[in-house]
Amino acid sequence: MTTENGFFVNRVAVIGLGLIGCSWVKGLRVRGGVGEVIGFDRNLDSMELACQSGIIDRYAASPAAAVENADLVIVSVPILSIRPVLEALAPALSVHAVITDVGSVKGSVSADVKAVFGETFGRFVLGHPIAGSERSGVAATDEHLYCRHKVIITPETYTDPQALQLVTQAWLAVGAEVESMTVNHHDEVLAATSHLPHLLAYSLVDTLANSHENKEIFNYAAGGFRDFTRIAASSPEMWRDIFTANRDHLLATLDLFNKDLQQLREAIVENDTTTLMGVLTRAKAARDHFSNILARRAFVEPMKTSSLSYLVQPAQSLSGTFRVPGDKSISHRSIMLGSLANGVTEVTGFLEGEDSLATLQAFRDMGVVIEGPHRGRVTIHGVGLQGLKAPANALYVGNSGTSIRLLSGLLAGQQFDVEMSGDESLSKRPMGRVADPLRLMGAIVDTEDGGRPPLKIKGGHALKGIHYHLPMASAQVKSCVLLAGLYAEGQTSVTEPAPTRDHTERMLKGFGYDVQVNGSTVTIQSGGELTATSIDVPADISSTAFYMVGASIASGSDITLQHVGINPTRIGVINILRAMGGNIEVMNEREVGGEPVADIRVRSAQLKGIHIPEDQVPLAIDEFPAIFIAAACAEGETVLTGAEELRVKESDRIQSMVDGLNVLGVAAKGTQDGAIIPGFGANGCFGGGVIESHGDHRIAMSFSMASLRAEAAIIIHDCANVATSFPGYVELANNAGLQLEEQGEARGD
Ligand SMILES: O=C(O)C1=C[C@@H](OP(=O)(O)O)[C@@H](O)[C@H](O)C1
Ligand SMILES: C=C(OP(=O)(O)O)C(=O)O
Repeated sequence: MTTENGFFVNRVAVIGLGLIGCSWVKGLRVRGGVGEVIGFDRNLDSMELACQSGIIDRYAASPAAAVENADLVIVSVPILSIRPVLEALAPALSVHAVITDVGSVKGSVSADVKAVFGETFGRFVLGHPIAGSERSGVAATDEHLYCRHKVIITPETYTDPQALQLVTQAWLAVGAEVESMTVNHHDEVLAATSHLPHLLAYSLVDTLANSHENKEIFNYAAGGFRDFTRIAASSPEMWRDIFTANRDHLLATLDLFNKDLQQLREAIVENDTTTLMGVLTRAKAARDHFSNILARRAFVEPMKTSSLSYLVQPAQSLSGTFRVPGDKSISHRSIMLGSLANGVTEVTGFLEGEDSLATLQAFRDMGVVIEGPHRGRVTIHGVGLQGLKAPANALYVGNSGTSIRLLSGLLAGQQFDVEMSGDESLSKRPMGRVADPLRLMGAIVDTEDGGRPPLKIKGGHALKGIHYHLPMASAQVKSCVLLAGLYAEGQTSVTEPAPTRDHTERMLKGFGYDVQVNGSTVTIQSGGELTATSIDVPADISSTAFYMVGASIASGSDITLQHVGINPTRIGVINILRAMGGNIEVMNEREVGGEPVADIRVRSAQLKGIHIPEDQVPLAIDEFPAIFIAAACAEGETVLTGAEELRVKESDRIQSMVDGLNVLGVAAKGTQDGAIIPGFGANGCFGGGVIESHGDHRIAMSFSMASLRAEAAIIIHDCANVATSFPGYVELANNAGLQLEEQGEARGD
């Protein structure tokens, strides 16, 4: 008999019959992975109980007697007892026996092994299962303890590969996930993630228990005390040993903690609520962000990012009055400019999507205190143009092209080095377009091959103003250069080949910064300051595009989209749908914080194919996936040209849309800079089928709208990234009339 992974070992000796060792051998036994288990513990009761409970077959009178003829020896005793145990069992160890331990500190065990067995003993494999519990002893034995838990193995250069293999397999056999790292790295990481928290928990309980009436603490201790101090119920001997054995690493992390705690104390003394909020909001964000990862450290979850699909059944029509989430472009810029301003900026309507949250986190990482978001409300305590601090780590901006490109401009002007990285999709997108002008300004910017992220920007290099002719119509590149211009000597100007969204220019002005716009050229001069302001972010016209198309193609539809930003550089989708015969009414036009806003009513209409005017392309650049769906439902052919930029978005949007339309029975063809889409007209419809969104939010949402004209179900794969720009999409879409069901797991569930 062997375990599922084909593991079998004839005889195992387990020295120390506690939770950890017993659970491992019991796990092996119940899975058929071991012939005989011999145990030893200095406590006779434990040995008898282990025998009675079928954890071991028999027990021995000494460690030496236990390990005789054993193939695998598991040493599971408190860290400081390891050396005497090794000394006791060494003479009886057979020449082929492999020996391993389960201690929480590896440096001290490594030294013990050297002292007892010599400098390069290869048959000892250092291991550490991350699966403790404050319960201990034989009675707590659990054969499932290690299922989907991590075990860290810290092999030495001279560790025998076969010994390593045996121990690894023995862990895999009980369902563990095995990871490998160096002894030193292990001890450093564990000092921070486990040893320090235990030390603090013990210390807090001790302090409080000594300074107050015991009774009072335990009567009134609320959840916080209970949660924080749960781990102080662990075994004192074990933790005494761990703290002693990992002394140096523990002291280093304790000193760091002490320093930060002192600063927090200072903030309380000084009534410095901004610093307090800084610590609290940063910590909360980090805890929220990492809670899944933290959970996954111990419980290895299957990867979730690409496992979310949409199953969309044919639906009839869209109706209702609603407001889609806040504008993504404005949300990004509100954080950036608010952070660089002097004073406190209040934002409402902020998009709580992953892209704009990535920007928010990046500024928190650079020391800006940002409260929220809470129901779209964000308070930014600006630090001024020179007030950013070096982040401790690389900035991670996920899926967001806008974050990395705009940030690269303003980071080129800082005194510190920064690295920015993103997810798989962002890592394929071109950054040469921002690196090139920044280098002309004197910045030192490194990219990966082909100008891809990560981007590394060197600080402390004086920038000089340039005049830049954009080689492509891109608001991100324009904004990058203008933001670098805030820090460049003299004047910086950008001339664009066609109008693109002008939120950066408008918002800089809103923050009191002088920006000159002259035809297609924007000019900025360094030396000014940004002054905090209030920002009301309108609903994102790019997110309304799916609904505008859905309502246009589905007969009987009538929807009103509220408070939509209708900046003239963003309304290409309205112009194009109208040119195709769409019934779109723009109502209640008003201006909110420098941006035009309106309510938009859309009713169904029979669309007709057109050649989309090229001047509309940059004004509808994110809306083409939705427009492709409209084109397929039109009477006649739609031709798109001049849109090669679509090939370098979150996916190659021309290819993704053409492939998907082909699956649904529409013979669309891609061209180098656009597509030709035959429309099926009034009497036609989409077939059903399985669509690959390639992790691109706009592809996923666009194909969900195709269900309004489909004769069978559409399945769309890889939809988790809808959360980057449109949190709550599914609920809103279903309320409006779609029949969309999520399948699989969303990120963060
Ligand atoms: O500046 C911005 O906020 C954006 C500009 C556009 O990108 P390009 O500048 O690459 O066209 C757009 O696609 C993106 O969603 C947001
Ligand atoms: C292209 C987009 O965004 P970004 O470039 O910020 O990733 C988009 O949202 O469609």
